[in-house]
Amino acid sequence: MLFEIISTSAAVSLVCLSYLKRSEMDDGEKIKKIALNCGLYVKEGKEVKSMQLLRKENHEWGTEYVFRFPLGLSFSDIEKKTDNLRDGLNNRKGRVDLMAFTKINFRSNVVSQIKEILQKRFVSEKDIDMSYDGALHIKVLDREMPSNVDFEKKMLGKCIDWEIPLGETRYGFIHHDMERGHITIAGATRKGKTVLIKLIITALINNQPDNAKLTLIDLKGGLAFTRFKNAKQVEPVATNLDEALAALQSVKQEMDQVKGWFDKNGYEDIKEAGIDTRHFIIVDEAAQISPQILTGKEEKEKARKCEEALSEIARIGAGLGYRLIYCSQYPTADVMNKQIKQNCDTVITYKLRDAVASRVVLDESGAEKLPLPGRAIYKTPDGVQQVQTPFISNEQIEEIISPHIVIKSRKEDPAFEEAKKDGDNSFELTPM
Ligand SMILES: Nc1ncnc2c1ncn2[C@@H]1O[C@H](COP(=O)(O)OP(=O)(O)OP(=O)(O)O)[C@@H](O)[C@H]1O
Repeated sequence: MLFEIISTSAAVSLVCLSYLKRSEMDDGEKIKKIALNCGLYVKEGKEVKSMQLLRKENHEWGTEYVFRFPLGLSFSDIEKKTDNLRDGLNNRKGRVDLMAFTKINFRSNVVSQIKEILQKRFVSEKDIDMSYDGALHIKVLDREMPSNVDFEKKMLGKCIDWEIPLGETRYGFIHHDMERGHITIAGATRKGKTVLIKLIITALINNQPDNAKLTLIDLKGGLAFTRFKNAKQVEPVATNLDEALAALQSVKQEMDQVKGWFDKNGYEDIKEAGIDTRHFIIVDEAAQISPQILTGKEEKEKARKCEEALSEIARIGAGLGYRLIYCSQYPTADVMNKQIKQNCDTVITYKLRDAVASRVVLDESGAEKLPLPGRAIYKTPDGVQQVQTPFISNEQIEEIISPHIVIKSRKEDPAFEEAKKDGDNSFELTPM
């Protein structure tokens, strides 16, 4: 009796499964239909020629369809219809979770479980990525984006050289190579900017303890960077305009010396010079050192000098081993200095206030629609994609950086003074 129930139920499940598989229109067919409906065809006499599917490949992230399109159409004609294609692929009542059939418990009421699965259709948003190499490649990405990614220490172990863990995309987990150059990070308040900066600093300290050098500028009270200030890789943490100016001028001076040395020795860049050190200059809130935003003659002048140094770092620093990470929650044209922006190849932006801010940062709208904290748009010269960046807690940061904490030789550092009084000479001196 029990055997009969199980075998009948299993048969029912299999029939449902195969019916549902057949009844769902394949995305390749859908793309062809959408293309026809939105005018992506040419007429030759009475004949209508549209896109022709050459092949289809399944991947972990979804499916890639390769099409030939008729003479007379161009890739840019098709790119203009990206929204039609994306919306068309997502235009359905919802899919049945086919995997749920494999989880049916045959010891309880099978029919009601099947009913429940059929009722519980879910709508997962698909994205598409198109490219052309003589044939049209349309990647339909249906891997769900996670709404949260918790940082795990093993992520650092998977980074090579100057990579940092950036997070989950539709294609899988990705890293960002800090050797790519300067970065702009933007995002409205409480969307994840500071968490990402702290993740970057932690990864650099952990993975490149002998080669990373960091200048941190945080005029929002300096609290976000406090826990890093005694890490041996961290040079100053500037918390007011004067300190920011002193720090930036010191970087500029050092950079000029490096440049002079490169010129003298005929080195083209830091790689050719065989130097492993990289110096990261991180500005947490660019608006606070912007001469266009600050008022008061003296403050404006200091901010102007800060901006001058930052522009110089952005312009010539990359080849000399200097990497700027320029962040703002108010990305207006005033704050996002043109020269700095033009020299930042990489943009990472969290949700922004509106499409205007998105255009300032990304040169296109979209960041205003990002859904969650930690969800960002990642733009490099290779393309644009969404990423869910890992959330790292302060406890995790402290555990990772604690082996790198030293007592610094700052006169104002009470710990240093105490250590001196006690005759403790084990503290490490760091150049300031
Ligand atoms: N990657 C993330 N994943 C999930 N939640 C996050 C992530 N990053 C930040 N959050 C949530 O958002 C809160 C604010 O993050 P964060 O401090 O980075 O904001 P912010 O964008 O730097 O804001 P502000 O500019 O005001 O300092 C965090 O306390 C956390 O709750």
